[in-house]
Amino acid sequence: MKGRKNMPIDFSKYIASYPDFPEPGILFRDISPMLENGEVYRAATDKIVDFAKERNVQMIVGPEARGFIVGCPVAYKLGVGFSPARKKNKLPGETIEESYGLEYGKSSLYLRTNAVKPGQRVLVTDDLLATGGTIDATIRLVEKLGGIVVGTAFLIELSDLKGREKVKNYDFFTLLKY
Ligand SMILES: O=P(O)(O)OC[C@H]1O[C@H](OP(=O)(O)OP(=O)(O)O)[C@H](O)[C@@H]1O
Ligand SMILES: Nc1ncnc2[nH]cnc12
Repeated sequence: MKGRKNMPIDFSKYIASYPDFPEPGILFRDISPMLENGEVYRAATDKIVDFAKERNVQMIVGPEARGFIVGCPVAYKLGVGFSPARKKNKLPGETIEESYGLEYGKSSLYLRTNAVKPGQRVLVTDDLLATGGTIDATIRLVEKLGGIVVGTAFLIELSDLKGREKVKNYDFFTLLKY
């Protein structure tokens, strides 16, 4: 996808970096500047749409909160559903749970038991891959329901944290690598 004047977009210019946020020792990579620029947000989304089209994606699942920002516009463009994997006490009705460790902290994710049908081809999206705990939990939720994870897609991969190990058995897309 080309930007204004047909120049390729340098997506890295739209990621802000904040040392020691939310706690000392973490270099926080913030996608907000990318989201705040309509042309860049759309171009980034279109890259994931292309990845998804090649894999005949039928459903998208993304973890709270930033996985929604990445997955929903892709679902809209493809005309497929999106189901949110949410944190504790957010989803009513019958749900399944998976817990996971984070670069900072520990948490659980929940998915509606009707979110994914057995055999459905699912794309899992998030803004950023760090240790891989979040995406691993999301994949486990989808697979528990019988979904087939045909791809994982991110805007950012933090390679030092080795999250790729957790998704090595799945097709992978990332827009940027740090
Ligand atoms: O690969 P991991 O080590 O699991 O880390 C990546 C996850 O951490 C962040 O979410 P966070 O849990 O901070 O929640 P938020 O999106 O609600 O801010 C980020 O948006 C990813 O979901
Ligand atoms: N370094 C980081 N920057 C932004 N989001 C994150 N989620 C986990 N680690 C992160």
